[in-house]
Formats: sequence, structure tokens, C-alpha cells
Amino acid sequence: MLRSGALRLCAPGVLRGPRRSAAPPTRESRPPPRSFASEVIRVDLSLPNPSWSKDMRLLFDQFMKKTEDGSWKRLPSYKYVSPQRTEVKTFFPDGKPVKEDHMPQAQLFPRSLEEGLGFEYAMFHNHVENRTVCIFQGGPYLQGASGFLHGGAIATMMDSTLGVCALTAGGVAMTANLNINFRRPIPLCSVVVINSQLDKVEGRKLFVSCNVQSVDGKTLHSKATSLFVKLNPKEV
Ligand SMILES: CCCCCCCCCCCC(=O)SCCNC(=O)CCNC(=O)[C@H](O)C(C)(C)COP(=O)(O)OP(=O)(O)OC[C@H]1O[C@@H](n2cnc3c(N)ncnc32)[C@H](O)[C@@H]1OP(=O)(O)O
Repeated sequence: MLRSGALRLCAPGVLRGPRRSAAPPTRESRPPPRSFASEVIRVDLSLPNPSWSKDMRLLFDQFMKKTEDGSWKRLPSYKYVSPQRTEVKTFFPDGKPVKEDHMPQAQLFPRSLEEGLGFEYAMFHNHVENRTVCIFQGGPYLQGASGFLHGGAIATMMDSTLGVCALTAGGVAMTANLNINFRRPIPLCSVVVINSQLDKVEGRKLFVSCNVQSVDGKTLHSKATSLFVKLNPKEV
């Protein structure tokens, strides 16, 4: 009952079509060929698509209005991060470079599922206030308890939002610690707002926090505090 109720919130068409079956991967889900056109690689995925629900579109439009005076910026987002580099230097002296053969398959994890089925999101950043907001619609492939989002999927989006907040303020950094309290479950296919902020900087340490709320702001779904550590400049 709950499950079907939650799924009705999905935009029409999200659960239709070959995606439900064990059909072969679509062109979109296959690793890009080496000659993958750069315009395909550079598709900005933080723009509305047909899988977005009405709530998601309304929120997106509200935040786009906030970008008009320049205080907020929409952050573009891409699936393929470094597709044309054949060998990528890691940030660690003892880290092995990513091998040439793996790079065409490398995708940003939250962008790796098909449209509407996994993570649909857009982020906005306020440079003055050091805040990043993510509007997030979790699709049917992110189910944990029946009808609700998996905690790992929620953690992924919290980490990503906190990461963007920390990275935008401090440069290259990685999550050292992430402390989450899950307070209320998030119905599958519903939309939530992740509000993150930079709380404190101590040397290389960036302390950030966030909460996850329902669109109407009445339900606090989750809260987190996190530490990001800027990578040692000698190692970058
Ligand atoms: C283009 C697309 C973009 C897309 C952007 C998308 C953003 C996505 C973001 C996702 C980010 C991730 O998931 S990252 C993946 C998950 N994270 C990881 O795999 C990181 C693994 N951990 C590490 O590699 C390392 O521990 C580091 C880099 C975090 C820190 O190592 P380090 O550089 O050697 O620094 P270290 O000396 O240990 O610590 C520095 C200071 O931080 C403190 N510190 C370190 N760890 C902790 C800790 N857990 N809790 C408390 N304090 C800590 C130390 O006490 C020290 O304090 P003091 O003595 O100075 O006071």
C-alpha cells in the first residue's frame, strides 16, 4: 500500500518501458566508446528531464529564480568526469594510477543509473554563505525498506552535497568522517531538500553539516555532520 502510494509520486513514465525487465543495457548505460563525442560527454545532468516530478520542477524553478541576482549559482553536473584522459594521476604518492582501460567506464556514481531510476538531483551554491543546496528525487532503484529510500542512497547524496560544499570552499578534499542520524524514512520517488553549510575551517580540516527535509520543510528526514580533509598539497 505504502509502496504504491509512494510510486504514484514519480513522474509518469518513470516505471514504464524496458527498464523494468532484464533487457540488455541501453546505449545510455553502456560504457562510452573511446571515440565518444565530447558533446555527449558534456551533457549537463542537473537540468530538468521528463522523469522529474512536479515538486522537483517547482523547486528547481524556485532556485533558478535565486540565481538571477548572482547570490546563488546552479552547479552543472556531468556523468563522465575525465573521459579523455588515458591515465589519471591519483592524489596519493602510493596510489596506483587509474589504468587506461578503466577510464572509459568511469562514471560519477550518483550519475551512473538511467534517467529517473536512481539519483535525480540539482545543486545550487551560495559562495557568500558557503552553503550548498541539493534538490533530490530518489528513484525506484534506490529502494531499501519497502517503499522507502535505502540509507546508503541517502548517505550518498548527503556525502555528495557536503562534498561539493567543502570542495567549493576549500579545493580538493575527501570525506574523513560522516556522521548521519536517520530520523524519518524518505518515501521512494519523493523529493527532498538537502541543505549543507561550511561550519568551520581548521587548517586542512573542513567541518560541514547538512540536513535533509521534505519539500514543505515540515519533516526532518536526516541530519549529518562531516569532516573533509584537504589533500596534502605535497601529494596533490
Ligand atoms: C568534478 C566532479 C566533482 C564532483 C564532486 C562530488 C563530490 C563527492 C564527494 C564524495 C567524497 C567522498 O566520498 S571521498 C571517498 C571516501 N573517503 C575516503 O576514501 C578517504 C579515505 N581517507 C583518507 O584518504 C585520509 O584519511 C584523508 C585524505 C581523509 C586524510 O589523510 P591525511 O591527508 O594523511 O591527513 P591526516 O594527517 O590523517 O589528518 C589531517 C587532520 O585531520 C584529522 N582527521 C583525519 N581523519 C579524521 C577523522 N576520521 N576524524 C577526525 N579527525 C580526522 C587528523 O587528526 C588531522 O588533524 P590535525 O592533527 O591536523 O588537527
